[in-house]
Amino acid sequence: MDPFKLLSRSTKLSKSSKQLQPRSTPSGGQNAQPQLFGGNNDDGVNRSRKRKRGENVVSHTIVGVHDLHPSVDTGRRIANGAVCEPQDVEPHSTARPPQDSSVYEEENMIAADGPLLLEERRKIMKEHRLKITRLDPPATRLQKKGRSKSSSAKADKLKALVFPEPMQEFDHLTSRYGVSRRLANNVAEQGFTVPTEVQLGALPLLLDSPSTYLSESGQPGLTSSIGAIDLLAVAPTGSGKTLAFLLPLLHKLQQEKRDDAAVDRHISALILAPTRELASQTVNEGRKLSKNTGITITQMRKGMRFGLQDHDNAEEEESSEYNHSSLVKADIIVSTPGIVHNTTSESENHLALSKVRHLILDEADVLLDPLFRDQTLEIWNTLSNPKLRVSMWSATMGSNIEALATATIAARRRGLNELGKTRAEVPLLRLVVGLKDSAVPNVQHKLVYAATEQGKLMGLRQLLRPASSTDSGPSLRPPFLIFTQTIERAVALHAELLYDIPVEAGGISRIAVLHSDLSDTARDNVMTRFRKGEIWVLITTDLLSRGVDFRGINGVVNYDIPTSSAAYVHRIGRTGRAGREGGVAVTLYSKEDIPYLKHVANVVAMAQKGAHDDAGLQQWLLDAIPTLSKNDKQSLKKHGIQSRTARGKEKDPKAARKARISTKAGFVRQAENKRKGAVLGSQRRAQAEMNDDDGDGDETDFGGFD
Ligand SMILES: Nc1ncnc2c1ncn2[C@@H]1O[C@H](COP(=O)(O)OP(=O)(O)OP(=O)(O)O)[C@@H](O)[C@H]1O
Repeated sequence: MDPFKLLSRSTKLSKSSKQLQPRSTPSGGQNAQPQLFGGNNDDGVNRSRKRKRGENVVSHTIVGVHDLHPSVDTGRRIANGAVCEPQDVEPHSTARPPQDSSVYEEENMIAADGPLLLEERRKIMKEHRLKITRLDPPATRLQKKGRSKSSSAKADKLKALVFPEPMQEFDHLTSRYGVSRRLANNVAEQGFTVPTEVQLGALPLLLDSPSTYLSESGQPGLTSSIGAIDLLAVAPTGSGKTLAFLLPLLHKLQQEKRDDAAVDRHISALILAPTRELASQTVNEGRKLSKNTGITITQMRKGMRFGLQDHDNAEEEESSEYNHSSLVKADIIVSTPGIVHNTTSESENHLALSKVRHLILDEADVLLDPLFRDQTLEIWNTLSNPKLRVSMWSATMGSNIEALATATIAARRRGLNELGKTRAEVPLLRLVVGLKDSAVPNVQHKLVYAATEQGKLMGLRQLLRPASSTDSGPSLRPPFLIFTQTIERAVALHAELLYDIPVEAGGISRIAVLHSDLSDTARDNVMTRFRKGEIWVLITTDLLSRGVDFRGINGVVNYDIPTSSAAYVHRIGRTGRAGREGGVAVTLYSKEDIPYLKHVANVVAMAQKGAHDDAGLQQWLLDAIPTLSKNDKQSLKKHGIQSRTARGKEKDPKAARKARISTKAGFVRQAENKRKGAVLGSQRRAQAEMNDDDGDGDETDFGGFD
């Protein structure tokens, strides 16, 4: 049965209009080409020329961790044509330093073919639009070394560029990076054959490979580095960031366990995510990847607290007032900041968190945004392990967030130094895939003017069931997501659309609403049914705009415009995942939205330029849309469009009434109210007459027997 036919009430679409339907949709089941950029061969595998061992051996000697260790050599060593500074290396690096280069070869940590030349690395990274920069200010580093202050900023920028050897095949996991076969098999079992761009760049950085990073210039004192790093990664939505942080984490934890099997188990890693839906999805992915590796991963839920896993504390735990079922014990904990934050005031939890060595902030820009900032920073500061490594991931990252992250890392380092817990300088690198803060390139954008609230509803209905073959609107097949600004509006829209899907197609069971006012069980239930394909249209708020991966979503409808460009990028990024083609993003806007449309229009215009596609956004329209002041932008991000909020209702009831989601036009509602008032009035009059009659009749009516 073709659900689209049913949804369109079997409208006889002409052949030509059928041809207008996209031939492929994300849910169409085609094999995804997960790489968004770069020239691939037919088989989707990037094949850069590999050099054979021994080629150019003189200028491209591989330098291992031990070669660069400050305790071994306090001078500079030449590696791959670039010079490394001793402080670039963390003395406590968890990478297993082999005793000599022959051990590398014995353990097969380096593939038979040698490392790529700087030129080759640069070419691959350019092709895949990957840019890796060291964020520690290079100028300071240069000054430290007595170099000229006048060297141009551009040259400094160039020198801060880093070129790790891109991981072009997952086969390199075992052959070059010493990843266990089990872990590599778990990746293969997911059907992943080609690393995505973010994986291409981030995996070599995070796996602590024995191959050396290369700086652009090969000048002294510049980023030839190895070992521990902190990372800020910005890559498009659906580009596989979860695997890019989970895989190195699991590898590290396996290594730590292998190296120190006698040590008691403790919580080693904390992953923070803004919503419980995303946290739960990360746990799922983590479980698939960690199968048979001995690493455990779990989600922290309300009312839970951290379990101390050391024997020393076992007694303390026994006598504790807490129920053991509420203890959360695993190598990796995934949670929203609020839940962890609630526990950090207790000293036992402080102790449990003191051994955490890996902090991952998924959707870092939200976690460091005012909404979650205090909680996130407090948790970060609670993690007292001096060897803590941090990585932050998102598809969007404002410069203010980047500055905050850099400052927090610097402040922590200073704090540790003051406490005498110094650690070697750990470089902070930034990895950017594609154009920062832009929409995923494989989604088709449509901006549709609907004039009024009723117009938006009509537009949405047209998307649900195109009325005729001449419908010019964008074609959108279920399953799709509809975003509203508030919970109230999501509920109202759900009530409006509830009966729009014919019974033959499943009726009301095909449409659902998901928001944070629902119980945890109800939220889980909706998510499961949507993933299974039982729900076709899911109405939601920005709760689902971040991170959540529904692989086969054909489109996204912004029923209410998003309140920032980042929100737009993330909402529409729920479709077109892992390079899938055919995703559609429709934004309906009314007259009231026009003053707030610029941020959306800018993202769409940029995407339109790249795709040579017409999203219904002509230059004149772009020019005509007003630009918001900084304050207005902030207010919009914080409160949304006022008339759609409870606050707006109090301030301007008339505008709020206009913005109400309802099929009824204002004059119809007015006429109905008049009619209702008239009926009520006549009822009241009749009642009053009856009362009068009752009163009169007291004396005249039958008064009973004497
Ligand atoms: N190498 C790969 N090959 C094919 N598919 C992949 C690969 N890596 C990840 N995926 C798939 O891509 C999809 C998106 O991955 P993921 O959720 O990690 O994206 P993301 O970058 O975190 O997106 P968002 O920014 O929206 O959070 C998932 O379905 C995942 O299974």
